Amino acid sequence: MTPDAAVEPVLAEPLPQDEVSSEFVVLVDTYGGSSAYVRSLRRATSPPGPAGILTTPPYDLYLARPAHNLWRLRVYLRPYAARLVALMLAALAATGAGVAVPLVVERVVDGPVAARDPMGLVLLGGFVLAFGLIEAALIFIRRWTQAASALGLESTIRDEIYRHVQRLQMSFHDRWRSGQLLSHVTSDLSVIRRFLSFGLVFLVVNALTFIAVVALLIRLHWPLGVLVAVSHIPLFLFSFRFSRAYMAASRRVQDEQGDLATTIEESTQGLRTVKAFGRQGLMTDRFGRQARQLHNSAIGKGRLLALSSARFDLVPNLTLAVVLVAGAATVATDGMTLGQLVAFVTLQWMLIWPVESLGWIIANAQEAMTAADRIYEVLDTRPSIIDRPTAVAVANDQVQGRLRFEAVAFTYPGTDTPVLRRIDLDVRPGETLAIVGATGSGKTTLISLLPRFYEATGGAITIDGREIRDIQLNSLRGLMGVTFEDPTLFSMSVRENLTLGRRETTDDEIYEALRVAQAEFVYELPWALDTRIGEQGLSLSGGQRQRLALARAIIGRPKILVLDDPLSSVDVHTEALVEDALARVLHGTTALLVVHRPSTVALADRVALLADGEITAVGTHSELLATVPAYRDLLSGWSGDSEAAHHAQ
Ligand SMILES: Nc1ncnc2c1ncn2[C@@H]1O[C@H](COP(=O)(O)OP(=O)(O)OP(=O)(O)O)[C@@H](O)[C@H]1O
Repeated sequence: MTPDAAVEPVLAEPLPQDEVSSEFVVLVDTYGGSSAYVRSLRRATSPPGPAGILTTPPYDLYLARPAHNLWRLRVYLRPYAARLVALMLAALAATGAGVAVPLVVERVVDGPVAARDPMGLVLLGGFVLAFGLIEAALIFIRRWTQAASALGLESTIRDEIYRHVQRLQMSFHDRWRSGQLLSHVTSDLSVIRRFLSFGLVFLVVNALTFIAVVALLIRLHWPLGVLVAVSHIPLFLFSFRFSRAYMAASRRVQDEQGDLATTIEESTQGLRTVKAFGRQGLMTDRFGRQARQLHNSAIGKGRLLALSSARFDLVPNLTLAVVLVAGAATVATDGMTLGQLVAFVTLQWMLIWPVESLGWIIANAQEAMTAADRIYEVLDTRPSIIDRPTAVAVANDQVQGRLRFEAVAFTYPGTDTPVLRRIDLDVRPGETLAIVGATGSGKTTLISLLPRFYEATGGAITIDGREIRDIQLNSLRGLMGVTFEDPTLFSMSVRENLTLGRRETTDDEIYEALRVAQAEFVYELPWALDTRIGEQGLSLSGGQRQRLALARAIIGRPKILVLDDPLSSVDVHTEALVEDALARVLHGTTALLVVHRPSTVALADRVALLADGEITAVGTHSELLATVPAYRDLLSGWSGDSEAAHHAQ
């Protein structure tokens, strides 16, 4: 399902313009929150949008409940609550020590300096030094505690996202692009860590510093103090406007970072295809376009920040200049002492950083809010394929292996057309059933329902009469060995790829599985089973990868085998050898076998013909050949050139 396809039903319904921002949030939720959908919605509607439908880019509407998801992250702060309180106290005490210095300076200037008393000067100088040292020690404690808590928090959330994504159903992964997920667990989390470790602390400390300093200024000389306070009001008003614009800009940049990560990942994975078709230029252009887009968005965001920083910088400095002139005049007319003026100016100096940093803190907070939104788009997706409370664990040796599909139907989430309709199949224990059908007829989808990668939307699938939904998911998947059309290997050793963490697997079992799959070549690799194979097994040939994946599926002799075209990349000679050995394995195993060539059909006891999502015939290979013209046509289409064409797809 493409993102644009997902947007169609939304566009069919006019949205009242006055509800646009809340509708936008609903749209995000409805489509799993993937930013890809948000952008395709944007592309599809702007400009020109059909009348009455969103015509403004949704990024500009990114306003509803901005801090809600950031606030929800507080649960992760709980384990660090004591440290955070200590951290805040240290930060406030450090600020208190800092604020005390100008007050001591006032005493120094009006006392020992005015009276030319050297001893008093030394004593007060000692106080200033002591306050300075205390402030430095407290700052050290704060920074140290801050870093430890924030890093701990970041790794807790990262673990949670990773675990959650592992539990989510395939349909989630169909929708979400891996680059977006990658950027969630890297850049989004760093943004949140930066906010929680610096932004939040400075927000609280700076706000309290501002209030304390303004109160002291008013106490020192109220007319000038009030002038300073009032001069900051426009800045606070401006900060609200800035924060709205900055939030939309930062969400756009974060999404585009995810898109770029996806492009890099896809082009690295598909490097062979890109090179084979000589499409490096195309991919470079695509990357360049996205990188430029990200660059422009980031520059736009930077410009917003620069503009706001300039204003936040200008106002305190202008006010300082006014205070210096007005203060000097007041001292001249004995309205205040010289010590008071020095203390006033020093205190006011202390306001520059809190005000100046306000723009940066707001920016940081906005980025953290949008990052939290993106993180909750993943965390809020509930796993839909889960154990029923009554589900039981079933061991391999308790299972006979009778498989039944009873009126099974399936429609992919987010689509309207059923891919499978009224599927009735009965596979006896130990029997091998081949699923045969034209490309796109639903074969892979059909076998994906058995390990519950997707949930059947109608009917029931049973193993030995027990519905698969009544078997605990781990135990269900433990009953079966599965291979996919595209064999996935990980950048681990051959042994780890074969056992995938199952400690009980013995070397003999591994040898046996490798022998059946005709994958003994691994013993000739430099470190045999301990040889680390490159990312996705790219250091191996397609046929070698496929044979390893087959060996992985049959290791430990599962009761049920689900094999999706297990020999498509294997040469004819090896295919015959694998088939011979596989025939012996299949003898005692119930198997569903998707096949694409006549020779593999011979492995099956019976064949089910799938056409447009429906089983149109079931029987032995020779029965179907004799009685079903569509089967004959399909098989004859597979031989010769057309077969080669099929595999080249
Ligand atoms: N994740 C998905 N979301 C939506 N539709 C899908 C998805 N995967 C497959 N489809 C659609 O379901 C239909 C059946 O696909 P499936 O992969 O099961 O066919 P197949 O018979 O295995 O094809 P092939 O022989 O080419 O592997 C196709 O029309 C395909 O476009």
